[in-house]
Amino acid sequence: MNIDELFDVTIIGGGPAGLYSAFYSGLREMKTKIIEFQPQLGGKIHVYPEKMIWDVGGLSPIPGAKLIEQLVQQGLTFDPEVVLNEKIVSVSRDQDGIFLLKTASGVVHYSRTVIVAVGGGILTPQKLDIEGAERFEIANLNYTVKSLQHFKNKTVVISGGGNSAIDWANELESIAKKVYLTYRKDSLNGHEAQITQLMESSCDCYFNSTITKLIAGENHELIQQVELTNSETGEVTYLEIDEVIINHGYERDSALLQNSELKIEMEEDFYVKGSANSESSVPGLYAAGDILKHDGKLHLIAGAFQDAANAVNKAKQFIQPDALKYGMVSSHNDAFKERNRELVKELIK
Ligand SMILES: Cc1cc2nc3c(=O)[nH]c(=O)nc-3n(C[C@H](O)[C@H](O)[C@H](O)COP(=O)(O)OP(=O)(O)OC[C@H]3O[C@@H](n4cnc5c(N)ncnc54)[C@H](O)[C@@H]3O)c2cc1C
Repeated sequence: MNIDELFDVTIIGGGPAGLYSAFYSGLREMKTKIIEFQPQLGGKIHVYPEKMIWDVGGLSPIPGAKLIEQLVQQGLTFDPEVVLNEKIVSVSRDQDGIFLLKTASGVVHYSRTVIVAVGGGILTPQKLDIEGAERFEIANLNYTVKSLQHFKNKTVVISGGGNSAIDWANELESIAKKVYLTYRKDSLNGHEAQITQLMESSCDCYFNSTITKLIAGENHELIQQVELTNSETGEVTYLEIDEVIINHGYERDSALLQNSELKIEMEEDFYVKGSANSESSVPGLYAAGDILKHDGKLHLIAGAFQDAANAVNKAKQFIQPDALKYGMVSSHNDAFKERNRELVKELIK
């Protein structure tokens, strides 16, 4: 290992927890790297870019995509190294205590400390179990709603009965020409108020029903009809549609912690069992965000920020035991002197 390759803090995952960790780690003057599996930073918020987020302290309601933009801007304030499209598959330690983070492509990253900010693991939507369905994914078979505008004045069928499916149905109901919802069970599985809203809307719901066939139009490129089969009655229904949205949940790849040589204590076989200060059972390895579990854990973006600052402060003291326990508040932190000058100039222009 070349010394240039050694980082003080390496953060696995570039969601809200990872990005705020990167910001705070820069604030505490540590050489920082973020490694993210996806081709972009932002984490799970990419699942709901157009949903309004109300519960991040100090922010007026903000769409997911805008929050990602701001989180990324803040996360990159101190120019951390960012590695995208790389999945960390194991974490180990050499004889000098340096962490070795191995990627799926065989590259090894070296770090004095690690912050695990992998959220719910790598999320992949559960695909529709119909042969050949994947060929419509570039056309009108959707696994997420990236843009509500895309569905404007269209006839849409949504398959799924959980909170996200119900939520999308409610949101699209006023935008689309017609919304159908089909669910394999006999009742929906979401928040009561959302179910009531849906049942009182113009959306037609088919219960005990699944999509059994996708029928293409003449050009063979777009799905034109879906066949629904009722598992109770055997009745078959055909719906003429423009777009299909599948929301059957996510598969989560959480192999990282299980595969690692280090004995990281876990909870429910998935979460890092941590302290309220974001420490794990492995000294020098911390966790932040949805992956962390302790009694006071708050599973919100706001909670991820606190975990991140705690993890960074602990990492700082791990590397430099005589360092201050906490970073100085930003309003009179020297790290921002230069930038503040620029900002003040802008303000009084
Ligand atoms: C539909 C929906 C709506 C929500 N609304 C709100 C809301 O209004 N307010 C709120 O506070 N919270 C909300 N949440 C929850 C919020 O999104 C999460 O709490 C937050 O994203 C957690 O951040 P995180 O950084 O811990 O994890 P994530 O955002 O999940 O980010 C983890 C990142 O780690 C990456 N990763 C995972 N494994 C690896 C690996 N092995 N190698 C490299 N990278 C890896 C992933 O690709 C991902 O980008 C909502 C969630 C959903 C699904």
